[in-house]
Amino acid sequence: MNELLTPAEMSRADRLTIDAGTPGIRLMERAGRAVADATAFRHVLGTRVLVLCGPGNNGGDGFVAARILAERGYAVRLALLGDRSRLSGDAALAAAAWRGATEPLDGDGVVPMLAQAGVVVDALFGAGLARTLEGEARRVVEAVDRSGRPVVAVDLPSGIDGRTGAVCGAALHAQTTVTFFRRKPGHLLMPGRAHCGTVITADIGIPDWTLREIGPALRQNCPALWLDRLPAPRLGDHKYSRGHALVLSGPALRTGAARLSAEAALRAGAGLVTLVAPEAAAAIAATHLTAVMIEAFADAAGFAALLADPRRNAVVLGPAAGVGEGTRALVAAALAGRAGLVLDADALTSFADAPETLFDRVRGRPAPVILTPHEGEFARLFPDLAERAVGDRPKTERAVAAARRSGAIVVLKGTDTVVAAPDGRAAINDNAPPDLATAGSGDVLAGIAGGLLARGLPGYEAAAAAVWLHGECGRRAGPGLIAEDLAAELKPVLADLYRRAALPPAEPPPVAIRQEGPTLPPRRLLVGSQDEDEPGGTD
Ligand SMILES: NC(=O)C1=CN([C@@H]2O[C@H](COP(=O)(O)OP(=O)(O)OC[C@H]3O[C@@H](n4cnc5c(N)ncnc54)[C@H](OP(=O)(O)O)[C@@H]3O)[C@@H](O)[C@H]2O)[C@@H](O)CC1
Ligand SMILES: [K+]
Repeated sequence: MNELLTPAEMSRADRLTIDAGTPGIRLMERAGRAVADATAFRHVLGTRVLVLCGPGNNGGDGFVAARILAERGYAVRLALLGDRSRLSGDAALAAAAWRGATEPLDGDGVVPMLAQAGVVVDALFGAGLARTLEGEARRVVEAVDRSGRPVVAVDLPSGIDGRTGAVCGAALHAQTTVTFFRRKPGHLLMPGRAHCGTVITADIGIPDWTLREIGPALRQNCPALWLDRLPAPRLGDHKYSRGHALVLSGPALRTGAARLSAEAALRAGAGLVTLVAPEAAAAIAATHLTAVMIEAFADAAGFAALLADPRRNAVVLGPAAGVGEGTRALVAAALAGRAGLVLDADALTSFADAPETLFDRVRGRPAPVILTPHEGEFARLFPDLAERAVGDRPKTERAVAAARRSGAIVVLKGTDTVVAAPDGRAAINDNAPPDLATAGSGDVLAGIAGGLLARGLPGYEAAAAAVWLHGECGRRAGPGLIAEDLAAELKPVLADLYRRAALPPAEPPPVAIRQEGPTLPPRRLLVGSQDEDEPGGTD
C-alpha cells in the first residue's frame, strides 16, 4: 500500500484494469460511491451538499457521488463547469444517470450556492489537471476557498498537481480527500499535502497486479520499506556485533551538535559510539558525555588513523564541524576509508565551490554515503537542481537526480523529506511534525542515520528508517520539544517497531470505505439531524 502513483501511472492502472474486463463506468461508480461514503461519514443527513463538477472524469465521479447522496436523502445541488454536451465517455454516462438539475457554474454564481451549502464536494479537476487555472475555473476555486465551507475533494483538491504537489495558479483546501487505489505524490509533497486534509484511499477494484506492470518508483516512507533490515537485538549480540559509530566533533565552543548526533547514534542501536574531537574540544565534550566515548586527534592524519580499525564501520561528519579546508580534509580521509558515512551540514557546505571533488570520491565507493542537506545546502551542491532553479520539477525528481549524480543516498530535508538512491528509488516522508523545525534537530537525524549504518543497514534503508524514526520521535516528544528530547524517544519508538516485527504478518488492512452493502450512512451519524432551514454544515 505504500506505492505512490503519478497521475500518468494511475491512468495506466485504470487502463490496464479496463482492458482486463472491468468497464470504466464501474470504476467511476465505485469512486463516486467512496466519495459519497466519505461525505456521509462526516456530514449528517440534513446537511446541504453542493457538488461542483469539472469537464472530465473527475466531474464524472462528482455526478455519481451526487446521485448516491441524493438517493440517501441528502439535499444535493450540482453545478457543472462548462457545457454538459461536451462531457464524454464515462463522465457522460455518469451525468446521464443524475436525475437532479445541472446548474451552470461560474465565479459569481457559486458564491450564493456556497452560502447555502453545508459541505462542498470538489469534483472539478483531479489527475487530468493540465495547466494553470485561469478564468472562471480559477474564480470558482478561489471562491470555494474563501467560503470556508468544508470540502471533500475527489482524488485531489482542485488546483493541486498530483505529480508534484504544486499549486497550479490556485487550489482549494479540503477537509477530506478521497483518492483511489493508491495515493499520488501530490498528496505527500508540499504544498499539496497542506491542501488535502485527511486522505482516504479507496479500493475501486483496480487489482494489485497492475503495479507489477507499472513498476512505480516512488513510495511513502514507512516501516514496510526497511523494517526487515532492522532486527531487534538478539541473544548472543555483543556491542561489537552491533557496530561502532564515530562522530566528528566541532571545535571547543561548538561540541553540542556532534554530541546530539553521538547520543542519537547510540540510542539508534550502535553498540559503541565514539566522539572524535580536536584536542581542544575533547576535554569540553568529556564533561557532557558518559556512554559515548571520546578520542582526540591533532590533524587529518590523526583522524584517519582513528578510522583504521575496521570495526569502526560508520562515521558522521558535519554538525558544527566548520566550513573550509580543514573539514574537506577530514571528509576526504573518511571517504578513503571503508566505513559507511553520513555527511551533513558543514561537511556539505565545505564542498560548495567544487562539489564534483566530493562526488568523484563517493561514486564507486563500496560503503554507503548518505548526504543529508536541507534545501539551502542542497542548492550549494546541486545548484542546477535547486528549487529556485527548477521550481517546476518535483522534489522527488530533484533528489533522485542528485543521488544519481553524486552516487550517494540523498536525504533532501523539509516538511516532506525525500530519500533518494542512485538507482532511482525514492520515498517521501510524511510523519514529521512541524515541531521538528528546531535547532539541533538535523544533528539528531544525522546521528540516527549513522547509528543505523553502524548496525549494518544498507544506505537507502538506513536513511529512510532514520527519517521515519526521527519523525516519530518528534511526534512523541510533541509541542515544545527541543533537540535534546528526541533521542530518548527512540526507546518507545523502537520498542513498538520490534513488537510489530515480531507479530505474524498483518491481515490486509480493512478497506477504508465500504464499497458494497447498505448505502445508508453509519447509524450514529443519523441521530441529531439538522434543521432543514438552517444553512451551513455540521462537522
Ligand atoms: N476511468 C478512469 O480513468 C477513472 C478516472 N477517475 C477519475 O477521473 C479523474 C481523471 O479524469 P480526467 O483524466 O478526465 O481528468 P480531470 O481531472 O477530470 O480533468 C480533465 C478535464 O479538465 C480540463 N482541464 C485540465 N486542466 C484545466 C485547467 N487548468 N483549466 C481548465 N480546464 C482544465 C481538461 O480539459 P482539456 O485539457 O482537455 O482541454 C479536461 O476536460 C481522476 O482524477 C478520477 O477522479 C475515477 O473515476 C476512476 C476511473
Ligand atoms: K478534485
